[in-house]
Order: sequence, then structure tokens, then C-alpha cells
Amino acid sequence: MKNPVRVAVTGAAGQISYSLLFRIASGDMLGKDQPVILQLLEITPAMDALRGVVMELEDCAFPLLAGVVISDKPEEAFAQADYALLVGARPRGPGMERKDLLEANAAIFSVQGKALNAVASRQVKVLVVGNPANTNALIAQRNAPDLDPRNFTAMTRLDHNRALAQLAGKTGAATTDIRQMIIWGNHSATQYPDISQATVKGDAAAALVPRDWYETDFIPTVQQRGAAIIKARGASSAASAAGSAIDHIRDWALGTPDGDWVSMAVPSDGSYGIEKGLIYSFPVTCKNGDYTIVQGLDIDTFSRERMTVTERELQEERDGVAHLLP
Ligand SMILES: NC(=O)c1ccc[n+]([C@@H]2O[C@H](COP(=O)([O-])OP(=O)(O)OC[C@H]3O[C@@H](n4cnc5c(N)ncnc54)[C@H](O)[C@@H]3O)[C@@H](O)[C@H]2O)c1
Ligand SMILES: O=C(O)C[C@H](O)C(=O)O
Repeated sequence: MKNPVRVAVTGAAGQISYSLLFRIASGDMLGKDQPVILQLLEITPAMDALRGVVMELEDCAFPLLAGVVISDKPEEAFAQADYALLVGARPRGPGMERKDLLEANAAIFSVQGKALNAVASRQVKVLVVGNPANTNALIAQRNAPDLDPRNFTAMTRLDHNRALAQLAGKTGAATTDIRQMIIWGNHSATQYPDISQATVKGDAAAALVPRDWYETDFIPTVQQRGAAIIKARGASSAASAAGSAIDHIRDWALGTPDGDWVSMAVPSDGSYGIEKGLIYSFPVTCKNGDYTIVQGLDIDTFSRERMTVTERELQEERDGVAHLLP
């Protein structure tokens, strides 16, 4: 049996965590041979609710669950953490844009970045789910100067999976028939879901669907899917967000399949002309616990315009939280 790894999760009594924690503990994220210790962070008023979640975790008798720690102090929850899933933040309600959350949530990620810097494993892999996820990841990263800045990522896998589902529905294919989908940029309504490289059963996706559907239906549907779920459910996506967080960490830790890639928001290294340092979603392959931005893709004018719009939004968000970026 492998040694247990430490997985810290914030917002552990919230909606997303109510799905996420049970899937981590069952081995869906790190493999069926990898024991885990869950280190759960909540705000003080939610600690009773969190105790109830822990009772349910115990009652599942998961063979891989090697321990559970709960705390309302980031320095305790992040101690020696190998993975940190930063979920805890206020979700948006009906009619709100993600940028409305910037002020409300940014301070949380400054505090948590400092705590990770102080006590987490030096190799900790960080996934930010709490919105606005890309800019929150930037805030956490910049407040953790002793950790590898490349290990701070944000979640656009949900958008990637949404794009797979929409294209599969339109073409009558299975999501597993589709390769090389891309989400560029911000996890927001400016994101650019790009099918120009995608294939369905080996055929170019762009040739299988009408251009008009792609531009006026597919792109806005994927961009607005979070809002559509909030309108329908009265609460933001939870089980699907948890599923995508599992997918993001699993592929980062265990690797992407040959011949395919996934979308992750990672610190830009200047690839495709995107400003260095922004946490921007790119197509990436993963191997040996590391990711590599896919290089050499052709970018046409249509794509470039959309990649720039979402880059500008990230620059504006970053400038809006300059006081939290040491
Ligand atoms: N990136 C994505 O694709 C994606 C998808 C869905 C939701 N989200 C975002 O994820 C976040 C969580 O969503 P949810 O539905 O679970 O919300 P929720 O309100 O059900 O749960 C959030 C939890 O975080 C806790 N929390 C707040 N501040 C905290 C802090 N400083 N430290 C620790 N915990 C704290 C709250 O007490 C609450 O229990 C929201 O910001 C939401 O917008 C992101
Ligand atoms: O859209 C939201 O605010 C929630 C989440 O980010 C989503 O995409 O479902």
C-alpha cells in the first residue's frame, strides 16, 4: 500500500464539497491504490455543518480514507498538504457576473496563499475553484513566493467538459469520441471554447457542424452555462464542478491520454502571445505529475480576437486586485 497523501479542501461544508469529498475519498481523484488524508477548512460558523459531513465520510467506511482533519485555521488545514483544492468562496446568485465576486472573495485567497506558503508541502499542487477562479489563483500564487508558481492553477475543466457535451450532442457522438477540445482564457463569459483543433471519431469537428451553430449557439451556450444552471437550479453548479475538479487533479497527477489534451488555467509563459504571468486557460498535456502547454497550434483571426478579449478581462481583474498582489 502507498503512503497516504494529504489533500486540503476549503469550503468543505459547501455544495461542491458535498460531492467532491466523497469522490476523493473513494479514490476517483488519485487512484484506487492511493490512500488520502483529508484536511478540511471552513469558516468558524460552518464548523458544525462540517462535523456532520465528516460523520457521513466516516459512515462510508472508505478503504482509502486514512484520516480526516478539520479546522477553521488555514495553517492547520494546509499543513504539509500535497494537494490544495481551494473551493471555499461565495458563489454568485442570479443576475450576478463573476467579477461582482472579485472584492468579496479576493481577500480569502491572499490569506490562504500566505498560509500555503508557510506550511504546505513545497511541491503542493493547487487548484482554485472558487470564483473568480483565475484571478483568485493569481492572488494565492503571488502571496506564496516560496512555492513553485507553476503549481497554482484554476479550473476551466468544467467548461471543457461542457464543450465536449455540447459537441457530442450536436454530432450524435459520445464525449469519448472527441479529442483536442480547447478552452482559452478566463473561467467567465469571455472564455473562448475553440473547436478548430477538435476531432470527432478522427474527423475535423469544424467540418461536421454548421459554422453558424458554432458561432451563435455553441460558443455562447458554453460561455453562459454557469448562469443557465444558476437560473434553473437557483444555485450554482455543484456536482459537475466537483466532477471537473476530480478530472483536473487526476489528469495533472496521473497524466493525460496519448493523442489528447485537456484545458487548465495555468500561469502563462508567454505561449500564443498571452501576457506572461496571467492565469490563462490553455490546452495542456500532463505527464509525471507536470503539465506542458501544447505548442504550435495555428491561431486564425477569429480565434485571436476571442483569445485577446478574454486576456483583456484577466488583465482588468488583475489590475482590480493590485493591492493584494505583492
Ligand atoms: N471554477 C468553476 O468551474 C466553478 C464551478 C462552480 C462553482 N464555482 C465556485 O466555487 C465556489 C464554491 O461554490 P459552492 O457552490 O460550493 O458554494 P457554497 O456557498 O455552497 O460553499 C462555499 C463554502 O465555502 C465556505 N467558505 C467561505 N469562506 C471561506 C474561507 N475563507 N475559508 C474556508 N471556507 C470558506 C463557506 O462557509 C461555504 O461552506 C463559488 O465561488 C462558486 O462560484 C466554480
Ligand atoms: O457560473 C458560476 O458562477 C458558477 C460556476 O463558475 C459555473 O461555471 O457553473
